[in-house]
Amino acid sequence: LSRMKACGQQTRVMEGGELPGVLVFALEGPHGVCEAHIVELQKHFRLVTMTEFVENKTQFCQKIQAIYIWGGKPAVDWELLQSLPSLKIIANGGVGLDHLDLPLITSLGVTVANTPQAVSDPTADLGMALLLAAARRVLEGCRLAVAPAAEEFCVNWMGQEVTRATLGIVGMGSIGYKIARRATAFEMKILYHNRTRRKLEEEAAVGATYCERLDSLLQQSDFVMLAASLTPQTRGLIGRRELRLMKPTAVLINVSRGLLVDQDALVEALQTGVIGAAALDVTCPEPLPRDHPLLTLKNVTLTPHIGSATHQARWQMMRDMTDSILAALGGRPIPNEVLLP
Ligand SMILES: O=CC(=O)O
Repeated sequence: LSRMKACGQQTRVMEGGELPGVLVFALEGPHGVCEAHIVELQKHFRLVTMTEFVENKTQFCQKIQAIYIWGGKPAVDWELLQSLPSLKIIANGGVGLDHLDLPLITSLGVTVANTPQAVSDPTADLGMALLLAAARRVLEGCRLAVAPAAEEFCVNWMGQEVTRATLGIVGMGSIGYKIARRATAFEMKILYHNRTRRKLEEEAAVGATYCERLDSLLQQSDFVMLAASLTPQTRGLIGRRELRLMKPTAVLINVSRGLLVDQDALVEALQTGVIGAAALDVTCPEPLPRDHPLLTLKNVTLTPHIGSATHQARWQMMRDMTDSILAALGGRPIPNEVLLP
């Protein structure tokens, strides 16, 4: 925002007199947004929370020009879209867009923007954290350390070595590629599967080998990292058959979306030793019901969808969303506009 003020963009947007109305889900959502963000946003917009909107639809619906959404909730559905005739842009906090009906939204002349740069580093960091935690059984070790049960400290309590192991990355977009860069520091052998092969120089920079066949990646990898977006093609990508192709010691890590995996098949594979362990930042649903088997299995490491949950990333996400909205309402090119393929 200071950048924008420096180039006078704020003034341009505010010139029209009344501030544009922006419908804000995020401020009420579970992910929360800090006070400083609200203050910054209010310099540019009349913020209307979802609760205010629902209570005073007639007052606001003609005026709302932009929507902030966060965590994919609540749904931007037909009912909401058709109640907002002045809507110009939907700014989505995060990179995944599986919760938005892009063809419908764009057919209404509404632009969608997301925040890919802000989330890719922290999500890649988390992917490595989960990989390391599962490999070295950090959660179990932590439980032992705080409540030492001497008999469990036996010589057989061992994890797996990460250094020089084979990492298979499924989905080599910006997050997958950043994971590969981190993995080079562990001297890992890197395989990847992607819709399209990356440029040869990009492969060479991280020493990654392209696997055109997912099966081949699954068979060779000690760690399988899911970093692909959720699309009709990737939904259920890892099912019973794919799990059976993996090594019995393999670890499945998911930082993408729970629906990439057939979760019942995963539970069965973890219970019966078809694979060694799983480390999941995403599940289906989120959170899991309290009696779900994934919550009790020792070989499962779970985090609650926190890929972008760093102070730095959250600041950047809000800033990117604000930049996109200001650009859209000011008639300028939108920095993170999502284009239909
Ligand atoms: O889930 C997080 C994101 O889509 O960035």
